[in-house]
Amino acid sequence: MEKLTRASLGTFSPHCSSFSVSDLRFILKPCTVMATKRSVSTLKEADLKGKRVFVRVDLNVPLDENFNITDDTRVRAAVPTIKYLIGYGAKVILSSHLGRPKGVTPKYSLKPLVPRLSELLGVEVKIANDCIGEEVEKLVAQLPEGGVLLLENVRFYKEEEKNDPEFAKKLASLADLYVNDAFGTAHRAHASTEGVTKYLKPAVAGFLMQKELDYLIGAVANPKIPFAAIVGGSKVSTKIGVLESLLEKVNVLLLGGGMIFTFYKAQGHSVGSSLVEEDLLNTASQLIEKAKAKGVTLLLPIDVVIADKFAADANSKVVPASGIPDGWMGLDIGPDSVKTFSEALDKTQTIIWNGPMGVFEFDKFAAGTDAIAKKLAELSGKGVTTIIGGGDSVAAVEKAGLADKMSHISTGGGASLELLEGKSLPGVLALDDA
Ligand SMILES: Nc1ncnc2c1ncn2[C@@H]1O[C@H](COP(=O)(O)OP(=O)(O)O)[C@@H](O)[C@H]1O
Ligand SMILES: O=C(OP(=O)(O)O)[C@H](O)COP(=O)(O)O
Repeated sequence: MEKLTRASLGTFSPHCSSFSVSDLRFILKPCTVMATKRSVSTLKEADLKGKRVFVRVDLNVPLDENFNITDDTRVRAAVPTIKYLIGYGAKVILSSHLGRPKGVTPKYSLKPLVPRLSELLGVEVKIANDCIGEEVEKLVAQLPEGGVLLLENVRFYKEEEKNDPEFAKKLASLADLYVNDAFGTAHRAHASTEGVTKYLKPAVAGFLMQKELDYLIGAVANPKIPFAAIVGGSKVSTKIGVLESLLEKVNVLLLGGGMIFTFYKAQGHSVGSSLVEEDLLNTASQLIEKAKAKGVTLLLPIDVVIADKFAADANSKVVPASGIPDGWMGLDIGPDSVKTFSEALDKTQTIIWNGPMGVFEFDKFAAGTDAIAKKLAELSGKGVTTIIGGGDSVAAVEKAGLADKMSHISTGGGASLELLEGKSLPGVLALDDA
């Protein structure tokens, strides 16, 4: 088989070099960012031939009632590292969770993943009925060079989420080398993401993990400026950390989604029955003040699409943001806001987006989110770095068919949010320094 090189995988940021795990600790302290760029500790070809490699991937994908994968993004994202390992003759042991099972639960089995993984990898992937124990050890012993074995859902053991050392040791005993490519689960200190690294060395990042860190830390810490963030989603409460953190870095902050009504109310506007977090009115005012003090241009939508009920078939109309009548709720940003936001984005070089602009799940209230997705796709084509920070914004971009137009789409919702908040990820900190 043709050997794959790191360069041929084509996964790296155009304007920032890769970061080592040791860099990460510094990068999270903003003032030392610039001085810490080095190349990341990578998989070395000489280390791989005939070696048993334990690869933690995030194959936590949505399945329908017939166990068909409805979004295979995470499976495709795991492929470059696995192909690389296959190409260098490693024996690949894949480990993942699926869902949040309590004990062994057949509907959370990883078996439905095997056909798609095999197809994407071009090899027949074997599946084990367990993730530790004698049977698994036998299957590992039978693995040929370039063979791939998928272990059963690691969360079938409660010891996984407890980060139990004995369980971690059992996982570690299966292999000679540990690779973490499960960015989506890197914010969890679990046995297969953190504990295992205490017993299995070397412990290095896979290509997906590196790419996520390059964009979500590298591009955000050292962006081409002007740098804009678009933050939406349902509530202020889940985004306070990210808003606080981004206000330290961006030139422009655009707000959308359900959270804007807490900001409007804090400014004395009537918001009808829109989503408002009464206990966060002061926080919203403080964020506006902080933006002013930092010289950050904070833009709230100037018009909104309102509905007479929270439903796909609600009656709707567009009103100025300051004029939401009683009994109506804001469910999307309006066309004038899209225009203002687009004009602001036209002047930027780096954009990070987290959270939809409205209730995009209802077609009637998806226009604002779709328009922003289209704008980012257009700007990507003009060389602007566009990063979609996980969660529902990714779902919205995919629904709009624009995923391949963006510079980077994160495979981790919670993990990307924690990184953007400036938190460190246990699954990354556990890896070897470069
Ligand atoms: N105006 C709004 N009112 C109520 N919910 C909203 C509004 N705008 C967006 N949402 C909802 O916010 C949810 C996503 O919020 P959140 O989980 O914070 O975003 P993300 O997953 O991207 O981080 C979506 O389900 C969307 O329907
Ligand atoms: O889907 C995931 O996270 P996400 O929904 O925050 O992107 C990861 O697989 C982590 O799963 P968990 O939140 O059950 O630990």
